[in-house]
Amino acid sequence: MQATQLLLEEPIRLASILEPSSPTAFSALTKIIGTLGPHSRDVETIEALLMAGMSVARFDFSWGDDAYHQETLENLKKAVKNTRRLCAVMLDTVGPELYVSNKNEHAIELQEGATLVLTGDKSVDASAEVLPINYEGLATVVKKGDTIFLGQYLFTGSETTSVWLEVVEAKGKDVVCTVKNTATLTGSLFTAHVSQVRIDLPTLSEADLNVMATWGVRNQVDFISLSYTRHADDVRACRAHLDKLGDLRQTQIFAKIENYEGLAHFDEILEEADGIILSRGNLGIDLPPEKVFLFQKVALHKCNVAGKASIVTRVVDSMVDSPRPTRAEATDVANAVLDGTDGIMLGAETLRGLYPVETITTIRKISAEAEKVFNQAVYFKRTIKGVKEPMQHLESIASSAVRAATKVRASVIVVFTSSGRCARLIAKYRPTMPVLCVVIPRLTTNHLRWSFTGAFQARQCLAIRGLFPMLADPRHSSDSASTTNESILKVALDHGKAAGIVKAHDRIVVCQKVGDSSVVKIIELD
Ligand SMILES: Nc1ncnc2c1ncn2[C@@H]1O[C@H](COP(=O)(O)OP(=O)(O)O)[C@@H](O)[C@H]1O
Ligand SMILES: C=C(OP(=O)(O)O)C(=O)O
Ligand SMILES: [K+]
Ligand SMILES: [Mg+2]
Repeated sequence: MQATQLLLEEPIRLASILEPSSPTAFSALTKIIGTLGPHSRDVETIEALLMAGMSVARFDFSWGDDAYHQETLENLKKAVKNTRRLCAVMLDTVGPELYVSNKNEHAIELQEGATLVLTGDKSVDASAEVLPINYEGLATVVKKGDTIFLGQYLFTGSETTSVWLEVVEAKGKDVVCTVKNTATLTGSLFTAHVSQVRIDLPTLSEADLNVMATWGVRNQVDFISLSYTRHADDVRACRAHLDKLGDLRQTQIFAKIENYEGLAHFDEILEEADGIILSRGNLGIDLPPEKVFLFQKVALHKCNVAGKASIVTRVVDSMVDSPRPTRAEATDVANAVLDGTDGIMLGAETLRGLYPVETITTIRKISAEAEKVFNQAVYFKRTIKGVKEPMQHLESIASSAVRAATKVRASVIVVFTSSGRCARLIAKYRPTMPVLCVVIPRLTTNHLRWSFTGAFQARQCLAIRGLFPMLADPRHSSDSASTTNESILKVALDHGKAAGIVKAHDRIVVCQKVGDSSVVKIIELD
């Protein structure tokens, strides 16, 4: 990795720090992914989340059943309709997750120094002496001295409801541990994490395969968040499954890197996946704390070079019960943006936190400020340098569009696309202005019926920094005749005007095909 500073080099006037930022919907290019749950599932709250800037909703199947998530999704659809803000849907799998269920939901008090048994016998009731875990094989994979972390589902780290255990011995189906800190476990579900130990469970469980085939197909999910991706084969297996599920062959896979094993195979995983989720909650337990920042910087750099989406998780844990983040958290969000992330994902903060809407607003405002001082010139040079020559024609066109837009100070870039490929290539160069992606539907057939592509491709732009999609009328379907292009461009610009990002006399850079050639043109509005 080159030692380049992605913060503007020119002196930033300290007084400018106090200037207020403009509050448009496009005020942040960085995308915000919110997990929906008990505190964020009624129509009104979801509307507020969308207005605040959430563009992808995540449904975590580690918790809740089909009907519960369906009800939330129906509310999301109503909110999208009412607010006219687009939102993509992400299905998050359970994967080889270890958990303890506490059916009676009574609080479990654990004392430092006490002995606690984790048992593979699921019929046992949870108590301060023994906890049933969903993995019979645990005793065969751990050894004396290993660390196990146990906490509330989506633990935030600022709670006193999680515990560290040290393995003393494994006996039959039991793992005998010493409690390392006094804690009270509350709730019905505790997630367990065994540091740097391979869990011999499939990355896609039977339940996951089933949820994709039912809930996933029914709702045409845009993204799979593939929990605990450990090998490129995990992504390939997920792809093969989706390819069999009709329209879900268009669904993108974001591999979630949440343990040491996934980190060790990062390069191969990145090659197969459409995007990467840096699952810092779990990875932050697997890695020593002093290494977490380094993983973030290296992984984001690799995603940027590959032109693939990246998402950073677990940024403002303290906002679960506080309306303001800590200064460390606020700085962390800005640094993720300066490190080049596409999006920020919220978990407990939106799912069960007291301030879901304030959380999204806070992330949007911090991201927008960081984007203002993001050193795009250095980033652009570094990115161009990283591409082997001869460059693919389309990438050359896309990077030229970004350069032209910077040089003429364009207010937006408009890109015509069907597959989304050209839009993603433009985003790769991280333009400082919004990119309006005009997604042109294309007619396809699976030999049984004809249908239009476009809806998936448009919504998938909602996870990529800087991209703002709109779906063109299918009557214009993939005909790049100049009259059609002109009328679509007019619709796009009207959309930009209505959103307040395009004004009279603005310069606009347009990337489209004219006849058989891709062209970049600069237009000046009257
Ligand atoms: N319907 C269209 N009309 C005009 N230009 C288009 C259209 N679809 C794609 N383009 C342009 O074609 C080039 C290839 O874009 P890409 O996103 O890869 O499209 P495709 O969907 O064909 O893969 C880009 O310059 C893009 O702007
Ligand atoms: C997002 C994370 O995990 P989960 O999907 O369990 O919330 C994480 O570990 O950062
Ligand atoms: K999950
Ligand atoms: Mg999880």
